[in-house]
Amino acid sequence: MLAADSLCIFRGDRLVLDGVSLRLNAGDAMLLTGPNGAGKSTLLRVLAGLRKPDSGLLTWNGQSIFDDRAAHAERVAYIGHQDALKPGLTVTENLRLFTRPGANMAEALEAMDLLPLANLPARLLSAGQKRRTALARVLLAQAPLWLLDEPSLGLDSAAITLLGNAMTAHRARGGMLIATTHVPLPLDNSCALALPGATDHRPFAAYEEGDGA
Ligand SMILES: Nc1ncnc2c1ncn2[C@@H]1O[C@H](COP(=O)(O)OP(=O)(O)OP(=O)(O)O)[C@@H](O)[C@H]1O
Repeated sequence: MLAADSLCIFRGDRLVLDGVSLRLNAGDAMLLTGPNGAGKSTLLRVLAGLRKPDSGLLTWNGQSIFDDRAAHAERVAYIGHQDALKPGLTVTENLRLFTRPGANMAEALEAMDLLPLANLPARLLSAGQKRRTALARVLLAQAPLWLLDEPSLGLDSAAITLLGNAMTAHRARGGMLIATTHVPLPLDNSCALALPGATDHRPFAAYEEGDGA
């Protein structure tokens, strides 16, 4: 089980997340919502173990994920806003870089309707095709925890249906997922965590000193 308790996270000197807690068990899905800048991507990166919270606890089956980051990386499939594909490699070659034992390449390609594009270099893909490739990478990771930052970004309605099917199948196998989104996603029986967004509305000039990192 993934559990976050009272997570606080600063970006620069701003408190972006203030006491966020959540629980996720096998088969659970959570939608993370909130206005632009509310901290959804920041929270996902923390849950992925890519960034430490400034305070609070983050555990997997009761043990801090930061005790063994490598073990946590093995259990997470994360996609950010960028699809992070290597432009000179084909779709299949890109996917092979992330394939873990037990994964089925043909099934992943089919699940995201990528079979006709399998041998195309990634640089020739459209935005939605790149997103489908990034989602196929998630399937191939064989990870119990999916962390998806706006997974439907750039997808047409047929691809959103494929995404919904993939998420349903993952949960049916006991997987869990958290997805940030600004639009409805095809996800039954999910819970929602709405981040309120900043209360700090300093004028832009106030950020110019010491707030760049
Ligand atoms: N490198 C950084 N240094 C300082 N502040 C940052 C940095 N990166 C992001 N922030 C701030 O952190 C806050 C949260 O950003 P984040 O990307 O997590 O929001 P979000 O909810 O995912 O937004 P969106 O809906 O636009 O994707 C924002 O106010 C942003 O300005």
